[in-house]
Amino acid sequence: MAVLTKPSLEQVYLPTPPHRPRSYFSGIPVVDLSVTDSDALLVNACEEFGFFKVTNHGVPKELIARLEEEAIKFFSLSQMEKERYGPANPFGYGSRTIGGNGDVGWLEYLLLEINSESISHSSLDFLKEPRARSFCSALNEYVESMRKLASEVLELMAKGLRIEPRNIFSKVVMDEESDSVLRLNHYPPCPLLQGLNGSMTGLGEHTDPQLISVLRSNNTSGLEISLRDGTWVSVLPDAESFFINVGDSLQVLTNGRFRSVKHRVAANGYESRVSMVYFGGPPSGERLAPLPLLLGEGEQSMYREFTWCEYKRCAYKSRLSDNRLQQFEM
Ligand SMILES: C=C1C[C@]23C[C@@]1(O)CC[C@H]2[C@@]12CC[C@H](O)[C@@](C)(C(=O)O1)[C@H]2[C@@H]3C(=O)O
Ligand SMILES: O=C(O)CCC(=O)C(=O)O
Ligand SMILES: [Fe+2]
Repeated sequence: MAVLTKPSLEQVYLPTPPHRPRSYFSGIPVVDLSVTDSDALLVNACEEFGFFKVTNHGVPKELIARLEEEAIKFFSLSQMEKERYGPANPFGYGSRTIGGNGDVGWLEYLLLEINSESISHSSLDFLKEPRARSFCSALNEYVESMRKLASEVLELMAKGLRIEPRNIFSKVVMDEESDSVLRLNHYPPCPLLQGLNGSMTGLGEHTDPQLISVLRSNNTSGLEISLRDGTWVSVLPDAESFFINVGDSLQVLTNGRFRSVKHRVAANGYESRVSMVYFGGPPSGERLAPLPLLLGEGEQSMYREFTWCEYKRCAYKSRLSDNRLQQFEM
């Protein structure tokens, strides 16, 4: 298993809860996609938490395992070799820094751009090399199944909200021009945490910018979400399921009815965490504003209209924990 070389403690030693959660939150909603009336449960989950787990998702186990194996193979290359494919700007290989505005964490990652249904090779030069053939095919198949899963879930959300057309949200991420991203994260075990009661931030608190994020991780803990009252709770990992969260764009489309959930990852002293996240985003020129269909009688729009491109320009100037929607509030 890959371990980061030369840890720089001054940079990443941040006050967060202990690395081994004392307990896991038992209230995470579980949506079984094989059950026909899961839409109401899903809407409740988006309103209350902005976060839920899906089971019976139909994504083949073998495909998930193949991509995870390829990601681990990449992260196991020497640090010097990996650095040839970075720093992430925003795409490529990143290690210990997130974005360009001073955020740091105990992780390394690959941030890959998705171009009309497949991974853009220009987001990571490694993918142009003959040795990356099996990595590319796993990535493309995985992205295809994530698009389908995200679209299915977004259609269930529209059904649960009783709005038509059913593809009102899903068409945004299924668009050929949609600006979606795949992120492969590796949080190496941190030897400096072993036996101590301290902890480190793997990935600091943030909300995701897009409409929907579909996350799969191995069985190592670390993910935490913030509840309505601001309490942070740990999510029990489940490698067989997907965790889905509402992003800022969907919070806007639903006029704040769905919650873009704050989340973060705590580094583990003992085991590697590997996560793979698909972020379903809108096309660059897409106009984002609360859907009139969802505004009740006399209800005011909470956000002014803006384009995804405008949001992104501001987002890339922001820190991870910033509230990126504030500037669009009315
Ligand atoms: C600090 C940053 C990293 C981020 C871009 C940003 O300027 C603010 C949003 C960050 C985030 C969070 C969710 C995803 O992991 C991500 C890929 C995204 O779309 O927005 C990251 C961005 C990143 O790592 O570049
Ligand atoms: O690794 C995880 O579990 C969460 C990752 C995440 O929130 C992100 O990449 O935006
Ligand atoms: Fe996230």
